[in-house]
Amino acid sequence: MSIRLSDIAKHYGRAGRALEPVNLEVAEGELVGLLGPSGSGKTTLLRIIAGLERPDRDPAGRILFGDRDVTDVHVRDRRIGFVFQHYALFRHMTVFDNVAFGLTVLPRRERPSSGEIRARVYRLLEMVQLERFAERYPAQLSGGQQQRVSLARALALRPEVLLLDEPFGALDAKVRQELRRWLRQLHDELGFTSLFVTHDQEEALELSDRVAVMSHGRIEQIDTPDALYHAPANRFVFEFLGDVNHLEGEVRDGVLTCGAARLRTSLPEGRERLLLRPHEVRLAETPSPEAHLPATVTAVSPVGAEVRVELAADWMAEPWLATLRHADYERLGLTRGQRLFAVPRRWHRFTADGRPQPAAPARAAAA
Ligand SMILES: Nc1ncnc2c1ncn2[C@@H]1O[C@H](COP(=O)(O)OP(=O)(O)OP(=O)(O)O)[C@@H](O)[C@H]1O
Repeated sequence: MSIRLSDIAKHYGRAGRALEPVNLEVAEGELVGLLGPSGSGKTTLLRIIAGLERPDRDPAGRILFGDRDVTDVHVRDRRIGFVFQHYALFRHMTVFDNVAFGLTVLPRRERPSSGEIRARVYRLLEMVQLERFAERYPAQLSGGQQQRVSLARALALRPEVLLLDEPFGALDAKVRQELRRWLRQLHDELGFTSLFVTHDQEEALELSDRVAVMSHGRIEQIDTPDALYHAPANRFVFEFLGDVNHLEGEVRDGVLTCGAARLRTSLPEGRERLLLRPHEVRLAETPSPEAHLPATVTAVSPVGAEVRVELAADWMAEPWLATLRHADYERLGLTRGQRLFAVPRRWHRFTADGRPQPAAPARAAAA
């Protein structure tokens, strides 16, 4: 079931606009993440799609599920599955009864036979590998297991649309990772359309076919994770996804100066703000002819595929982060307190109103 929103906006009384008029299309079978800082309107958008919240009447926005206009359809008739962080299970019911609940309260003519309900519930519990726990109560399960029950319960009515609001928010990192895999697997196997809210970049990028990046009630960009990272629509998206280092200064006679930092450049004269990803910063014991960016190592984290190095200097408004290969880290013998030089491999620029300008390799594109 596809989802199509046109001109969906939301005011909360005089508190201002929670959602600017939003247009969004989610294809049938797609898994889309809504990602953005706190207060950007993610939950509001999800609740409007669910039918838990009404959109503004002006503009008169519409919500379509496939060809069906559900704008004025009650939440219970939208045939949606929900998983919310705080959408607790019924504590006095067993796991089995929790998952079966939605089926047992269907009107008689729609309700499957008790044998059928049993088969369906066990099939779902098998999918989330909890069939052994069918007779337990929620309090006897871990947080991650409880969320798997929530997932099974949401899927019991075979919804064509599944909406999830920070579904794994309250769980620790390892369990979150595991549940992401569950969700992706169930999504692919059962072929429903999913929309989920998260403020966790990694979760959104890893799980989603496409991610909608939101800020101030607007969708800044909706794209594949790869496109968002490599072709951000504006400065907000660039800065929101991944770490960014800033070099801001005055360009004169082909040199950008910022305190003790100097970078040769062919940029036009005037104020410039360059943005660099951590992997675009090389570290060296001596400055290059093109770049003189002295810095001190303040922290080193060698855990993972790359080594993360934090740098400080008077000319930096905020500490820089550089990522190095382990071989380079060992060659430089990096330790905290060490003084060295940052050498940009390339950098990015945006116009005053935030549009991207072509990324440029630094003049001394040293390896
Ligand atoms: N019931 C409400 N009454 C008044 N203002 C509200 C209400 N619900 C949300 N808002 C406001 O609407 C804006 C968007 O809120 P929303 O909860 O959609 O953001 P969010 O992106 O989901 O944030 P978070 O990640 O913190 O949950 C915020 O400024 C919020 O304060």
